[in-house]
Formats: sequence, structure tokens, C-alpha cells
Amino acid sequence: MTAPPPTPPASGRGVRVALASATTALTPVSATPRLDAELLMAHALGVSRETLLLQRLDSPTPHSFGPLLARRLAHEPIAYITGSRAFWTIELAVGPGVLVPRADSETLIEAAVEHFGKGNPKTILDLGTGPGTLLLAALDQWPGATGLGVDASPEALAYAERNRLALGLGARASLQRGDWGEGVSGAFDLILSNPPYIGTGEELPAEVRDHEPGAALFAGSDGLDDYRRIAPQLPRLLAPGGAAILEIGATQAAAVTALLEAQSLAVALRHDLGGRPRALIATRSSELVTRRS
Ligand SMILES: C[S@@+](CC[C@H](N)C(=O)[O-])C[C@H]1O[C@@H](n2cnc3c(N)ncnc32)[C@H](O)[C@@H]1O
Repeated sequence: MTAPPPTPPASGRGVRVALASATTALTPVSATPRLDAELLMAHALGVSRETLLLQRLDSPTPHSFGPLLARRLAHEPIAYITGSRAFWTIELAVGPGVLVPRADSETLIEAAVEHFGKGNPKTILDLGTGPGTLLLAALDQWPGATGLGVDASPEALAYAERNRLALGLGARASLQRGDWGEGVSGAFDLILSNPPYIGTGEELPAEVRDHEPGAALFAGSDGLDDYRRIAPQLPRLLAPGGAAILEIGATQAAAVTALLEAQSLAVALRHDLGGRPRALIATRSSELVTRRS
């Protein structure tokens, strides 16, 4: 049986005191208790976190803070409670039914920026776009580009649609419900994908396991099922000179590299800011040979 969530501290005090006691209450639940408390308080007050810290620490605590805190104490992801998550240069609406974008996935955009250097990808494909995370960040990065986001989940696509319009990217971003690259026509300069890659038996924190969609997380017993589906589609979808950048789990670099090399792709590994293997950059082997010769 799951233990009931701790009772949130009573409201009616100033923000400064409420933040301190919320931080204490959140410590067993979150790795970032103070940050979570600040984000919830800023959301309750309807101000940015910066404004909260600079101008509102002596304000009375709004009544809405208690219920928000109670949700976080019950392990609900903070981004579902506030309804948004910052990613790269953009802010994305998120909620139940869609994966919360992770900061580590910004490694894929960094890798793309480095790969293209002063050049610009003109066409971008995001396989498993979720709330539009990689597609919309890449389109914000390259204002001359257009792109397509594909996802199998109608809930995810509803968030992607909302984000595409809210970010003013409606004219450059299209969305399609589909099964990876099946039914996608054309070839793309940049293919991005953060597919599900968790093995079905793996332990996950309660806030992920109990709240985020399993279809965005799990990919068979070894977590590789979706790479097995995606890899054979890449040669057809990759434009000459293009790159496919895939997120991977920390232990999957060798296995996914083998799947990509079996498709005659050359593969480079990129680590995230924590030093863990995070992304593979795949290009056509023939182009690598041409560039080197
Ligand atoms: C790990 S989430 C990544 C979401 C987003 N790209 C991000 O990085 O925040 C994987 C996404 O793949 C989608 N997905 C799962 N199976 C799929 C399939 N067969 N075809 C297309 N998308 C799929 C899920 O719905 C989910 O949105």
C-alpha cells in the first residue's frame, strides 16, 4: 500500500516562510525541493520565478499554493502542475499524457548546432515529437527551416499542436500521427529522435512511473525495440549531407551504434553535461569516406 502524502504546511503566512517550510516538506519527494517550491509559488502568484525572488518574498502566500504543494507531495511532476516546461530557447505546454521534456535532451540540439556549424538545416524531422520538443526547439534555432513532427500518441500531438501555434511556428511546423517514419515522404537535412528507451523491468522514480505515459518510456525488455524500428528507416529519410541525431540511454551506445552501422551509417557519440553518453549522430558512411578522401 502507498503511504498517504505528507500534509502540506498551512497557508496564511508570508511567502518567505512558506517557501522555507515547503522546501523541508518536499525534501523526501524531490531532488530539487527549493526550486520546486519556488516554481509552485511563482505559479500560484502568477509571476515569473525571477519576479518572485526579487519582489514578492514579503507578499502573503496565496491560498492556491497549498493545493499545488499537495500535488507535488503526491509525486506529480512539477511541469504537470505548472503546465509548462522550458526547453532550449522555448517554453512548452505539457500535462498528463505527454512526456515532460528533459534538460538532457538539449544535448541533441547542441549536437545539431555543432554538426551544422555555420550551415543551416532547411528541413527537419522529429520522430516521436511528444509536445513538439525537439522539432520546435530546432525550428526556433534555425528560422529558415521547416519541419515535421511525428508521434503515435494523439494526446502528445494535441500538446504539440498547441505549442506550434503558441510559439508562432504554425507556418513552419507540421505534425503527423504515425508509426515512426512509416508514411513520411521526402528526405530531411536533420532528423531528431528521442524514442522510448527504458527496458520494461527497469525501476523508475514514482513521479515518472505513476504519471508519465508508458508509451513514451518503455521499449521492450532491453529498451532497444524502437531503435530497431527506426534505424532501417533512416537511410531513406536522410537527405545527402544530413544527420540523424538519436537520444540514447547511458548504457545503450554500443548496441544502438551497431543498429545504425548495419544501415551503412557512420556514427559519433556525444555526452551530456553530466558526462553520460546521451546522443548518437549518424551520417551516411559514403559521405564520411568522401569527406575524408
Ligand atoms: C521519450 S518520448 C520523447 C518526447 C519528446 N521528443 C521529448 O524529447 O521530450 C517518446 C515519444 O515517442 C512517441 N512514440 C512512441 N512510440 C511511437 C511510434 N511507434 N511512432 C511514433 N512515435 C512514437 C511517444 O508517444 C512519445 O511522445
